Amino acid sequence: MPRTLEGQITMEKTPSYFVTKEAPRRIYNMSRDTKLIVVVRNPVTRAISDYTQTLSKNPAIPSFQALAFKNVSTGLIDTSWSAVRIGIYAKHLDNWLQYFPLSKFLFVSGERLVSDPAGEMGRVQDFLGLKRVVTDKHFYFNETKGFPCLKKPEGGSKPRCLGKSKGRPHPKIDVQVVQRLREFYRPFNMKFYQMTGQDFGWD
Ligand SMILES: Nc1ncnc2c1ncn2[C@@H]1O[C@H](COP(=O)(O)OS(=O)(=O)O)[C@@H](OP(=O)(O)O)[C@H]1O
Repeated sequence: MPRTLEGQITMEKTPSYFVTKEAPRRIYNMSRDTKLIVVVRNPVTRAISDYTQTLSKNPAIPSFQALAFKNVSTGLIDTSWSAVRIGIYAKHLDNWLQYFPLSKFLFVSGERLVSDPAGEMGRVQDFLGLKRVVTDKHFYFNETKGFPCLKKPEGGSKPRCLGKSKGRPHPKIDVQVVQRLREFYRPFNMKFYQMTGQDFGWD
């Protein structure tokens, strides 16, 4: 990682850190002043999104339902499947709180990042102690993509949306499967709201 000079901040993005057991200790030992930003979305949608990504790389994988359940008839969820396990946010946060206080974290709502990107980016900039440079003026809603995009990225002149692998259509999942997963996550979500002091409104 390059040396951070006066007036600079160094940022690093690795989604898997949040769910990696050794990550908090290692980061703490590197710099206990590190600020941590975690983007979270409804864990049920997250699991389906995760599955969609794997499916796009390997179309031969079993169905979502076959992977999500240990036993379909009893409704027993397979928590060893990473797409399910990653969404148990309270459990992962608990591991981080052994090293970092809550004040070092910013939890960004993945849903609001889509419905109000400038609002969520405002929170990010405040958390990092930056001037609010990124505002409403930088985003527009792209009807084709179905997501917000940048009007004019830094150093470029053309509008820019995220790539094809972001915002893909999800396969249709049986409503009962979705319902069972919602029930599964509910207590963990409640715990996560309690721990963060933020209600993300998932249900
Ligand atoms: N502006 C904009 N454009 C496109 N997509 C957007 C945007 N904002 C948030 N999202 C959501 O980001 C989801 C993909 O991000 P990931 O978390 O999978 O990214 S990463 O691979 O972990 O870096 C992706 O999930 P899927 O919809 O399941 O593809 C999007 O819902």
